[in-house]
Amino acid sequence: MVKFNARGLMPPVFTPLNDDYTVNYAAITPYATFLAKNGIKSVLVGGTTGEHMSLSVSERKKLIDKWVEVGKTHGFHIMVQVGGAPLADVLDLAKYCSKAGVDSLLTLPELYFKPQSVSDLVFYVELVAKAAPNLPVLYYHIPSMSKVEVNMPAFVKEASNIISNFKGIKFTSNDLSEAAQVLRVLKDDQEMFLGADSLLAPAALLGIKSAIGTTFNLFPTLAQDILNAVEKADVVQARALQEKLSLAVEAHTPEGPWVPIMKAGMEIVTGIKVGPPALPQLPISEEAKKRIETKLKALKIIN
Ligand SMILES: CC(=O)N[C@@H]([C@@H](O)[C@H](O)[C@H](O)CO)[C@@H](O)CC(=O)C(=O)O
Repeated sequence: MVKFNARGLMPPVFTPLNDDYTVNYAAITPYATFLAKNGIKSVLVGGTTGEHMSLSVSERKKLIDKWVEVGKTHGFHIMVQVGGAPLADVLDLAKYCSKAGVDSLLTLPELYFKPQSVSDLVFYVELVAKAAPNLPVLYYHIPSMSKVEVNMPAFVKEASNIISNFKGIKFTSNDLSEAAQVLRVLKDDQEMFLGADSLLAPAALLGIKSAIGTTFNLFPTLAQDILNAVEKADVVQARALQEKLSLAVEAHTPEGPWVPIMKAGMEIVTGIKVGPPALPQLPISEEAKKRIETKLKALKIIN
C-alpha cells in the first residue's frame, strides 16, 4: 500500500538559473537551508514556479537529483511534477523519480491532445501512476494554464476508484466552492493542496489546510501564521495576515508575468539568487524591480 503523508505548506521551488540560462545547481544548497530555517518541511520540484515545462528532460533529472540530495539533509518531503512534456518523457521522468528517492509525484494533464472527459483524464493519470507504482501520485489542476476544465470532484472520485496510488490533487483555481466539493470526496489518506495564495485564510476556514503557493518561498512564516490564526479561530488576525500576503502579491503583479515577477521578488525579499526566468519568458526590468521593492518597503514587509 502506497502511503502519502505530506501536509501543510509546500513551496513550489524556483529553478535557479545563471545569466546565460544554464541551471545554477549550486544555488540549491543555500536555498534549501533558507526554507528549512523558516519551518518548511516539503517542497514541490518542477511546478509552474520551477518552470520545468521549459527545461530539457536531462536538466529536469539533474534538478530532481540535486533536490533529493540537498532536501534529504533537511528531512524534506520531495514532490516532483513530471508533466508538461510529451507522454514518453513524462513516463520516463515518472520512472526516474520512482528510483531517485522522490517521495511523491504530481502530474499535469496532456497539454496538446487535451482530455475531453473525466475518463480521458483518469486514463492519462493512470499511465503516469503505473510508471511509478511505488509512489503516491497527485493531479495538478491548473485550468488557467492547462485549459483543461474537467470537473474535479467527478475526476477525483473516479481516479480514486481506479488508480490505487492516486493520492490527491493540487487545486490551482480560485473556485473555492469546487474545492470544497473535492474535499468532500477525498479519502483520509488523500490530500488537496490549494494553489491560490490570496485565498489561504478562507480556504482554511473550509477545512483546506494544505497549500502549494509560490509566495511560500518569499514569505514562508507569514503563510504559516495565516493557517495558525485560522486554527486558533482568530478571525481578525487571519484576515489581517491574509491582507498582508495579498498586498505583497499585488506589489508584484502589475510588473509582468507570474514567474518573472516572483523570481525578482525572491531576490528582493530573501537575497537568494534565482536568476532570470527560463526562455521564452523574460526577466522584468531593473526599474520594475525597484518599484516592487519600494512598495514592499511601504507595506513594511521588508526594511
Ligand atoms: C500559476 C501559478 O503560478 N500559480 C501559483 C499560485 O501561487 C498563484 O500564482 C497565486 O496564487 C496567484 O496569486 C501556484 O499554484 C504555483 C505552483 O503551485 C507551482 O508552481 O506549481
